[in-house]
Amino acid sequence: MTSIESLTASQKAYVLAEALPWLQQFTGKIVVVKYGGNAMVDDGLKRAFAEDMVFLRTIGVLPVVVHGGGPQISAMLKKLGMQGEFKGGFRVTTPEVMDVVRMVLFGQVGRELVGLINSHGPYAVGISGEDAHLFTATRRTVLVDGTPTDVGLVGDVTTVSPDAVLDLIGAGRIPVVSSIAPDVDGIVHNINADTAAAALAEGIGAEKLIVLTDVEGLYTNWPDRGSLTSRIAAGALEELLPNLDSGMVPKMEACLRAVQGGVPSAHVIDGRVPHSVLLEMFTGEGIGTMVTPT
Ligand SMILES: Nc1ncnc2c1ncn2[C@@H]1O[C@H](COP(=O)(O)OP(=O)(O)O)[C@@H](O)[C@H]1O
Ligand SMILES: CC(=O)N[C@@H](CCC(=O)OP(=O)(O)O)C(=O)O
Repeated sequence: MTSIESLTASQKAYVLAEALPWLQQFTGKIVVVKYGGNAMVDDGLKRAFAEDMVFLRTIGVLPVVVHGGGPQISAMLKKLGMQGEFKGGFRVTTPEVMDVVRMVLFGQVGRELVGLINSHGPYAVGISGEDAHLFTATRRTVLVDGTPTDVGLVGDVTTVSPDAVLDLIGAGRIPVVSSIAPDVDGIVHNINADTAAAALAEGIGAEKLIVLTDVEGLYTNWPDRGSLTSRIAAGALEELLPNLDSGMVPKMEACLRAVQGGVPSAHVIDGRVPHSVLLEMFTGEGIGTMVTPT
């Protein structure tokens, strides 16, 4: 890996100067970042991600983090001797599994990220979709071989009341959101974190949605390595969605929902690259795949 020491002074100056138009564009704007994949397991990448969130906040961009935690939930279920099963990319969520999902997402994964960010100052506050009516969910089915299938307490976010998140942003904090949400009767549902991030980006009027994952971006003809795409419009993505493999479906659905809901751009980027969020936001070419409304 190239180290900062190996760059010449003029290369460093170029990198800093290149950021100017993007700094102007994003200062004062909300950016929703879905944290997941390798960036969530590797210690160096975790620290780099936390630094990036503090970097954004320090320069006046307003980051809101929505975190995943699927592998951590699966590990805890295994430890407890409980069965973990996915259908169509979504976890089959019994009431007993829901208890574990809530405990791991809010009590473990969210706490860890809050701690990492707060090693830089009193920025991060954890919040779940249950707090102050942030999210209201509706139970959903998922498509399994084309058939709508019940997967238990799995929801879609149907209402977003972003006031609590806006209060935290206004107080100079970085909200860290766990993807669980009550339905209208108060029954808590498990929400895919990509879906929750898109709903929040749309509901809060974000300037950007950035989704971190473990792959370079969207391959239009997976696994053909030549089919990595740097930019795709909503219409073309809508046509491609039925042909995508299950891992990418919630991510690309999330990007589509965000741009169709008024977010100017949504990005799937490689969380294995240190400081990938900064590369996406402050370099001319960006990284990963950008989804645009048209
Ligand atoms: N068309 C595609 N483009 C990119 N990756 C794809 C595609 N189809 C399937 N994948 C797979 O989906 C994975 C990302 O989904 P997943 O592992 O669920 O992500 P995460 O853990 O970040 O939520 C990639 O690592 C890749 O192996
Ligand atoms: C309904 C559903 O599947 N929910 C997810 C929530 C966590 C998540 O989305 O985490 P990743 O982003 O790490 O996959 C789950 O239970 O695993």
